[in-house]
Amino acid sequence: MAAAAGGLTATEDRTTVRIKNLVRTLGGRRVLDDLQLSIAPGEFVALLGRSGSGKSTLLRALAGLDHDVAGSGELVAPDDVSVVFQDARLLPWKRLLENVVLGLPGPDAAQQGRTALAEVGLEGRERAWPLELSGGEQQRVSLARSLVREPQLLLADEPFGALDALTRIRMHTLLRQLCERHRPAVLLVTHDVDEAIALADRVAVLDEGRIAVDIPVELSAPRSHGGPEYAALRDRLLARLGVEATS
Ligand SMILES: Nc1ncnc2c1ncn2[C@@H]1O[C@H](COP(=O)(O)OP(=O)(O)OP(=O)(O)O)[C@@H](O)[C@H]1O
Repeated sequence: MAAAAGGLTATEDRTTVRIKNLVRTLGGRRVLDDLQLSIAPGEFVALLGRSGSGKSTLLRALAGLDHDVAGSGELVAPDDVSVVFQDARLLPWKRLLENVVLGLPGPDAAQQGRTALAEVGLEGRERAWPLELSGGEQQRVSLARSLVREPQLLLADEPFGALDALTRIRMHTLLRQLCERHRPAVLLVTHDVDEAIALADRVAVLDEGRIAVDIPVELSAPRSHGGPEYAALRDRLLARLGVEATS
């Protein structure tokens, strides 16, 4: 693990992510204000928050992409982090397998890439070009590219936000399976309360620069929309997001 920000020394413990008292000021506003958050190895945390509440700012800091975040509090995150964005960001001039293994060291990289593509349901498509794929298939490649690196931490910034509802449900199932197999710690940013509840072990809401609520999801699988416990959790999260529940 590496201390990515702040002057405090990281102590070895069982957390993959540990953030204490993190402050990030942007445009004269404290976007992250004394933020605390921990994620255990293999734990899946979903992060909700209104537009502009600082979710992407937090992800950038965790990904090591924000070089100005240093100097406040403590931010401990692993060096091996993979990030999945809303758009798959594949290189259109490289075939799928090349996209997946780009920069991956070792003589077994190609085989690992083929296995990863098979895991996301794209066996036999190794030599296809990204532009031959649907949006959902491109996101599958993006997941394969992330997980073939066996990261300790997977950051996902609205990865399914651009997909249609049915594809999104399929991607939920796939992501859950992949995470159960590879066991990275996950921080998933989403605007979709149902997606958060469907996937996460804990759902946190970012508000006023802090984690306003952090709730374990203790519903048994499959987490159907019908049950009273589901509805209660959904209403609680929506209320914290300032949305009145309609059902
Ligand atoms: N480089 C910057 N300079 C000034 N302000 C910025 C900068 N980057 C982000 N902000 C502001 O910081 C706040 C948080 O932005 P951020 O993108 O983290 O929010 P978000 O919760 O991810 O929003 P959304 O859900 O709409 O994607 C916003 O008010 C944004 O305008």
